[in-house]
Amino acid sequence: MTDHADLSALLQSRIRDVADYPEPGVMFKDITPLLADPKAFDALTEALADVAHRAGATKVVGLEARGFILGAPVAVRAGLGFIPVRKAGKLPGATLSQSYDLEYGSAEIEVHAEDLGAEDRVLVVDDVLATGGTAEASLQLIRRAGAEVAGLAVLMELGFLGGRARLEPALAGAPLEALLTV
Ligand SMILES: O=P(O)(O)OC[C@H]1O[C@H](OP(=O)(O)OP(=O)(O)O)[C@H](O)[C@@H]1O
Ligand SMILES: Nc1ncnc2[nH]cnc12
Repeated sequence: MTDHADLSALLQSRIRDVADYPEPGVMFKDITPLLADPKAFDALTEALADVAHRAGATKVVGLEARGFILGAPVAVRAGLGFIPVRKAGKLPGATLSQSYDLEYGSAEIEVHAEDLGAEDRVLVVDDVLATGGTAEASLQLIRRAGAEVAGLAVLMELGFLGGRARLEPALAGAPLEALLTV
């Protein structure tokens, strides 16, 4: 078990800042060095699986694409099912869709309607919370599918973009846990 300060320092040290990517003015938080470090990746998934347990989640939703990389091992580690929320047009079955804006551009996400129901308490996992548009759309999808939101867990929150405040109504009291805030 890694203590909180050690975990924060380890994770922070493995995130690379890339200026002006994917467009001028954006400081991109690149998690690929963290993924390449087995100790850091293991500590991250352990911390997020703890969040899933504390939230009483029954399923983990991961948000394409980086939320898949984190959410899938978290689900396995927590002993929970994993549900992919994908960009529009990628899921073959009957879907629910939701459009949203993000820090750069706009997008639409979908979930298989049959994957979530009234018996589910869902933890959403992603790498970065920026404006909150992606997470907000995912919480709307979960509610529209009839499931309960257990919480949202992210590796990193970009506090200056105000995502936490934007998400308050959609979270409706469910916890938002960010392992790092910048
Ligand atoms: O809080 P927001 O402003 O919505 O931004 C956060 C989202 O943006 C990034 O995903 P992106 O859509 O770039 O897709 P990717 O994971 O496929 O790179 C990131 O992984 C989050 O999902
Ligand atoms: N600045 C950023 N870095 C990494 N992922 C992001 N998603 C939205 N904004 C981002």
